[in-house]
Amino acid sequence: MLKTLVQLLGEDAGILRRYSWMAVLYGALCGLSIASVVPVITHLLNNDVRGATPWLLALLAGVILCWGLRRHVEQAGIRVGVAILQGARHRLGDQMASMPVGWFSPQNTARLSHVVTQGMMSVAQLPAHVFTPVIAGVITPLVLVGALLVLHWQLGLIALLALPLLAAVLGLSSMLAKRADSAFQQRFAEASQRVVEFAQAQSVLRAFNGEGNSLRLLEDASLQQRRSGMRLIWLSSSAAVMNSWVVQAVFAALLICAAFWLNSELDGGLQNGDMAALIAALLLVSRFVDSLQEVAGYSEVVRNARGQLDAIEELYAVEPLPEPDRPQIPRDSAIELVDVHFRYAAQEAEVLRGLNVRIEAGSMTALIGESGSGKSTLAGLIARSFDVSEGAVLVGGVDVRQIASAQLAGQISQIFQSTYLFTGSIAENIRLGNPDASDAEVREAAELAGVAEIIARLPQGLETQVGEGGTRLSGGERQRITIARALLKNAPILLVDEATAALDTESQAVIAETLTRLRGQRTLVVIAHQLSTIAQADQIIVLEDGLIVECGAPKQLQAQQGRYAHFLKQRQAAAGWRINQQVPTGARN
Ligand SMILES: Nc1ncnc2c1ncn2[C@@H]1O[C@H](COP(=O)(O)OP(=O)(O)OP(=O)(O)O)[C@@H](O)[C@H]1O
Repeated sequence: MLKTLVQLLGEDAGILRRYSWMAVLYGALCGLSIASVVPVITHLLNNDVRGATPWLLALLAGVILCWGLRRHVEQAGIRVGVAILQGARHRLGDQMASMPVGWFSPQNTARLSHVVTQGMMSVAQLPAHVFTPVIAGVITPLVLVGALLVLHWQLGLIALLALPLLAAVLGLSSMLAKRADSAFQQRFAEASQRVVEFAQAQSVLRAFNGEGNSLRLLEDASLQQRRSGMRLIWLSSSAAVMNSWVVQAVFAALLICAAFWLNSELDGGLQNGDMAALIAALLLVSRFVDSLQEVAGYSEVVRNARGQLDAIEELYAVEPLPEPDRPQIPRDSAIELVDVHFRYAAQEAEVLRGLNVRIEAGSMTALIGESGSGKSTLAGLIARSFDVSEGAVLVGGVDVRQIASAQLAGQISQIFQSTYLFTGSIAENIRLGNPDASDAEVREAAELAGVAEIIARLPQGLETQVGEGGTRLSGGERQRITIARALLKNAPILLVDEATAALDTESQAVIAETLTRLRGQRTLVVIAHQLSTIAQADQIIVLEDGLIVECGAPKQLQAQQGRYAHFLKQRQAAAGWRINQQVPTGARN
């Protein structure tokens, strides 16, 4: 827990250390103040007011000090929370910038967004509202155990043994409740996803009168969530009861021991001093049990906080891809895969299983294959979004792991199906491709990507604000801006995830024009869905279940009458389309 907080606080970690020591000191001072009641009672019951006076003064000073220190501890806790909110997002941003691009799948991004919103807020509230009473609730009883040991060693011993017992029971109940909680969180996320899907699909569902099936999925997910919620309630309440019971059991054990003590004293004739010691011991026991009860009461909150901190810890555990000690410079823009194997996680099956292929510099390669065959994964490995599990990916004859990440990023431009624009103007978004580009170069890239038509309609032209995520533009318009961005970058390798037929046809036309224009000038690797694109390629790679099942020029593959020829027939039949193997005029310029 502390390690994650220290990571979150970075150079501000000193505030947390100071706060922790103050909280420990506060707990100890509370314990000492309570313990000083013992001599006060003992002296007063023996009619020794003079002897009691210094202890009374000490008690008073202790109470005042505790009160003052508590305020400082609270303020320090709030300072830690503020430091977390001010700096941790920035530090998480640094961590994100170092994480492999391949890590940012939709699921991981959703988890990340939960951490930086809800998680961070809960964690920031911990020091002031949870840690102070918990730290004091642990330290105060330790001091009281010491006092009890001095007063009556048997009582002290029982109190001492109660501490590890209570820790074990708290740990066990927290583990049980944590399991139920993670099951509930998972069901909750699933049910939320179903609801969002249901809302998003309303137009389709109504058009096709298909609400029944979707509603059933929604109801199933809600039922699962309800069941896991019931289990969570049952286990959490049982855990709370178990914690409370064990504290009460400790109290009972201490009382029984005190009763035996009283009995033995009665047998020998009860003295005033014994009576005073017994009353003082009972007072210590009651304060000891109160503190334990307070810690037990916070166990649920601490467990929830642990969950949030675990999620943050997971983010910090993601290792950046290693940078080479002696970076090498790629010779050209050729790409080669040498016996490439890849799996997303150690326990998962391989999604690429021994790929060998060479993509010549300046050539155009189309990747085709069924959904899930591994096309995007292959493209991601070329850009080193993640590292291969076995084998090597070479760019310009150099293993991508031996190329400095900035150098490799400079070699590769990418056009994705999903587009993202940053808040700012159209020009600023295009300029991201090359921050040093002149206005004329930005305008030229905009022209080439078909952005000129968009800006002609907008009164502020290139300076028009796109809105957060580009929400003021249509999907096709956003895509063209990202194409302009990629063109402005002017990298020797261009990876393109071509739009499927269902997506914006105008953007597809711009991508097709871009490919035609760049053909022969850049190394083009296209996850191709359009027959016209595939026909332009110098080389086609057919992927099936993580294997290259065919590779060669379009004509050569067509003649083989294999997978590609079959794929062509299917697509032509579906589209009523005849493929023209002639390269379009102007394609090679
Ligand atoms: N982040 C990920 N974590 C785990 N498995 C993944 C991840 N991304 C993809 N996969 C799996 O890897 C396999 C190959 O996926 P990939 O996206 O490369 O295929 P694809 O051919 O590009 O599919 P599509 O055409 O649908 O985009 C699939 O089985 C997919 O489920």
